[in-house]
Amino acid sequence: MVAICSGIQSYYSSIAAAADIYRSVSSACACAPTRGSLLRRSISNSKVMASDHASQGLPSGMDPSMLDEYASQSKLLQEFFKIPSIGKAWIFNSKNENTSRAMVSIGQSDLLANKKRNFLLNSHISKSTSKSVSFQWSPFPIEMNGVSAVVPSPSGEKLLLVRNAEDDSPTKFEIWGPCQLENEIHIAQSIHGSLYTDGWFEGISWNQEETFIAYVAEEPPQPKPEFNGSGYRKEASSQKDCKSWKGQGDWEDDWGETYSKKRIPALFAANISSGEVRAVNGITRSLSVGQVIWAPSSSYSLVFVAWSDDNGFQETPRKLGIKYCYNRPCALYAAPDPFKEDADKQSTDSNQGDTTAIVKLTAELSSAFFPRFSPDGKYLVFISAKSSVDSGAHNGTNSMHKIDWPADGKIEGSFSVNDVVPIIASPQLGCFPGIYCSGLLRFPWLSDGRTMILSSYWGSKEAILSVNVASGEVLRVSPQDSDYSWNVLALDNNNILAVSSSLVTPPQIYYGFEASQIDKSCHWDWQGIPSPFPKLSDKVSSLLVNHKFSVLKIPISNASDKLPDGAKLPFEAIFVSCKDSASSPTIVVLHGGPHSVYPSSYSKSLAFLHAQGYNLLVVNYRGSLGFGEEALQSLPGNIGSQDVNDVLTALEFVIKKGLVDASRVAVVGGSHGGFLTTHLIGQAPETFVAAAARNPVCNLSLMVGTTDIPEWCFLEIYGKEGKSCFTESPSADMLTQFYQKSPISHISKVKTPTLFLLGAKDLRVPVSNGLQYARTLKERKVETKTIVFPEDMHGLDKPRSDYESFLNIGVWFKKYTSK
Ligand SMILES: CC(=O)N[C@@H](C)C(=O)N[C@@H](C)C(=O)O
Repeated sequence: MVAICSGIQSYYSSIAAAADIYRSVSSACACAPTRGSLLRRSISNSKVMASDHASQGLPSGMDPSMLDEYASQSKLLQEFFKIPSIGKAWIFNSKNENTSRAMVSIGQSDLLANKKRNFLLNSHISKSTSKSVSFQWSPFPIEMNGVSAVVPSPSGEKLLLVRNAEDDSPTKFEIWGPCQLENEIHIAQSIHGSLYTDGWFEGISWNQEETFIAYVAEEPPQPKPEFNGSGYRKEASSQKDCKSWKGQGDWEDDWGETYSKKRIPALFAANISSGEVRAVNGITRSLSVGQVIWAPSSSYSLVFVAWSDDNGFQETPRKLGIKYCYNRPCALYAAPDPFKEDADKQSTDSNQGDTTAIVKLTAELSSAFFPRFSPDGKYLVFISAKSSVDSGAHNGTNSMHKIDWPADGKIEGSFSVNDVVPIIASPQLGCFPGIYCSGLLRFPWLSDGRTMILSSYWGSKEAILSVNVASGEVLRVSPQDSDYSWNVLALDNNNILAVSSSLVTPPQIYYGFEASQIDKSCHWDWQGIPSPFPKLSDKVSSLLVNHKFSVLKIPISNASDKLPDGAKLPFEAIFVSCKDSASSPTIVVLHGGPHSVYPSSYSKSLAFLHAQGYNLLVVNYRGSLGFGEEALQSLPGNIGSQDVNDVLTALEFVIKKGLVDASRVAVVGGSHGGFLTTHLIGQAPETFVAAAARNPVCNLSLMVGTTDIPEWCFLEIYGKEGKSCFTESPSADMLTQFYQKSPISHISKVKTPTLFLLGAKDLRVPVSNGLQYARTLKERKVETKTIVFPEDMHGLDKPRSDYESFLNIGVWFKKYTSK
């Protein structure tokens, strides 16, 4: 034992010695060896310690010098993982207008089960005439164990619980009444597989009469070639026959990241009382469907979104990744309800391959999704990402449109589409920046039947908007003077149930009473609702209490005249500062996409890092959502330069204001945020003392041949031309350009200790990208630590992986930002 200890001693002493030398030298002259190189020399000895790790039973790679830090941080992080998150909510009116009932879905990470557990919490709402409201929460939540989807009926008198099977057993529908199970439907896998609950293809919708449910589920398993002792069996059998086996058959494209194990999304309807299930006919397998709703009485009672297989840049018949990708062409279609008599007659036609059964409603638009009928059925309103499809950028500024729905329900083909809210190119400062919508309520309408309430990004914040689909007027409903983010949860007639939070302040539920103003415009008085959740532990509260939080406007440094006005507007950075920020270490946090945004809403992982005593500088560089289309489109073709400079400009902004200690800055980012992180430690090697990257894009010439979105490399490197020059096999010149614009082209200058967090099942930025970069750093004796999560995909969002990722980020940054 002693020997080992002395080894440890000498190890620590060499560290300490090195550090003392460092401290003394660095202050002397600039040419002194950097802190890193001194430490590296000493730490590289750590390899010899590996055997000691094992002998001390320490996990491989565990740095003994940070053991206590690891232990204390792991304990604190558990506190943050216990804080539940608010999911969806529904409000059911009751006969007495002063009362209503609410149902809220709650999520909580379960590290032991490595899954997110979902609960339902109910509340009775009583509203007094004096515009005050009280919520009587039910004493305990009900766990939705094994429940994949919760879908109340429009009247709130029925509740559908969907139980997807994890094996070959049937999918189950439970239809609950107010106090008993009214019906249970078991659907065999030969009819269809699991219902989609991914928030994109997902669609489960009651008809108005609450007698049928239309939904999107995996198509039934497709026939595979079957063989037995005498070879190929011409007539395949559904019966299990122990003497035969199934082959693979032809390989088929899939929708990439997170969808590789899913079968094609198809449309079905179920009769609630008989339990009969029918497929909606006339939809070929080249169309993947989603987001189905019921149309007001018409021969075509189902409206849904569909994406065709040939959605490549050249409309080549090839599925590309669709997760986080709004640039996939899609349209609204209508189809007859398969239970309607005449539908049967028609379907026989369709079996002869005639697809007249379904009608494309939005042929003139390249993108249409989130369809919603106005309460009187006169309008079919929907969101479009045509800016994204037409430009090729994977996300962009949305627009809103409407179709006048024929009163007689007669559908004779595509409709003329009217604009409701256009794409905003360059917003006036502080004015409406356009719609950036990631979802709509099932019933988003105020009682005037013309005003829709939705959540959308407004700069670095999420805001609640009202959109009058008749006039196109857009108003910000959530408080204007707040940098907090606001999200609509549900509507209670014209009152709004919402949730508000900041990056490090957990969500708080609010109830907004509609109050008409003199100028007839609506505004809402917001009342905080006592949270049903347990208070933050004193320890967590004490660590978060002194924070300051503001959204900084960062002016563009020496903007080129060629830039459109919208791209010259200041971009934003969210700054969360500790009590004495100038003497605290700072973490620069970078979102991916790049056409995404890091909003000011609560993030348990960033709250954990801030609680560790770090300032946070979350940079929403140009290209982010929420700032108008011109700013967004200024990035494609300039990645690795404009975005990198925006981050350095934001950091310089807070350094010049004396808000941060420039010698203790770390940087973290995932995917394109990892692209920026590894570019920054290469292009600005003196600026960052530590870095962490989640599935980073480090080498586009490697990514283009391995990712499910190869066109992303073309679009972000070449800009709009990327759409026309995309090819499955880029030329050597193209690969060279991809390499030169990649972080790996600057790797020779990197000396920042870097932590890599990689998902082995990542189809978006396959693990080879980050591993190549990490191995090269190791080869160059730069301090690295790499954790590969074998079961994780691009998002690393399994609870244990998320936990271990941020625990290691916390310890890694503590090690290298400590004075
Ligand atoms: C469109 C897309 O997935 N781009 C990746 C390179 C990326 O950065 N993805 C984001 C959403 C991420 O954070 O993973």
